[in-house]
Amino acid sequence: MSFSDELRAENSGDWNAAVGHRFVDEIFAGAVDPGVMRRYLTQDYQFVDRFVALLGMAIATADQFESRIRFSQFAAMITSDENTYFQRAFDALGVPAAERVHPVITAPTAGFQQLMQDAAQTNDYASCLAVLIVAEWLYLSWADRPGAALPADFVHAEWITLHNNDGFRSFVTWLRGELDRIGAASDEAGQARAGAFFKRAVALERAFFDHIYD
Ligand SMILES: Cc1ncc(CN)c(N)n1
Repeated sequence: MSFSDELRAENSGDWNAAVGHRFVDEIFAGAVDPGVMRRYLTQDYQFVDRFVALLGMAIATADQFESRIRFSQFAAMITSDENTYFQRAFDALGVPAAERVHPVITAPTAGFQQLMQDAAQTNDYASCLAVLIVAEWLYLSWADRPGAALPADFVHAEWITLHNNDGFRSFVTWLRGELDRIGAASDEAGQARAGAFFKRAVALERAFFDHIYD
């Protein structure tokens, strides 16, 4: 079993709970309550801010130029297509400027911010990768429903297509290969450290979906 598959299997409880979450069924049905969607997107925008900072750390700590190029291209997508999606969705949901920029930060969002800062501060490529891969692989896993119809409202539909398009799929495939390559070259302590970051990230993904319904 590859290192990435092993880590996913070790965390299958939280992983499967997140991928099969009520939010996922509701977004495919176009039936997420607007208040829930608004809470989700305002918190997620704070997640994305720190996520881009962690991408910067992955660019800095990667062991080869080819990897830096991949991450840079992905950062360009997040800061263009994904960022404008957030702005258009906030407009559609009537989210005022203050809530877009400085919402009250919830516990799972704060947990993610801390996790991403901790991973960045290790200066360790495998640890940065472990957090990034959970965020993108887990999202591809819930969004990839071959043949499923898209909901009519762009707020729902585009959040799905941002996470199941061919470019995203190929980035996740590359990320998994990257973690497998770096994991194979790491000693036991290095693998355990990356594994601990992976575990924290999967638990937070589940908590993040859960808490928007509180
Ligand atoms: C909490 C969370 N996890 C993952 C993703 C996917 N980029 C996201 N937008 N938000």
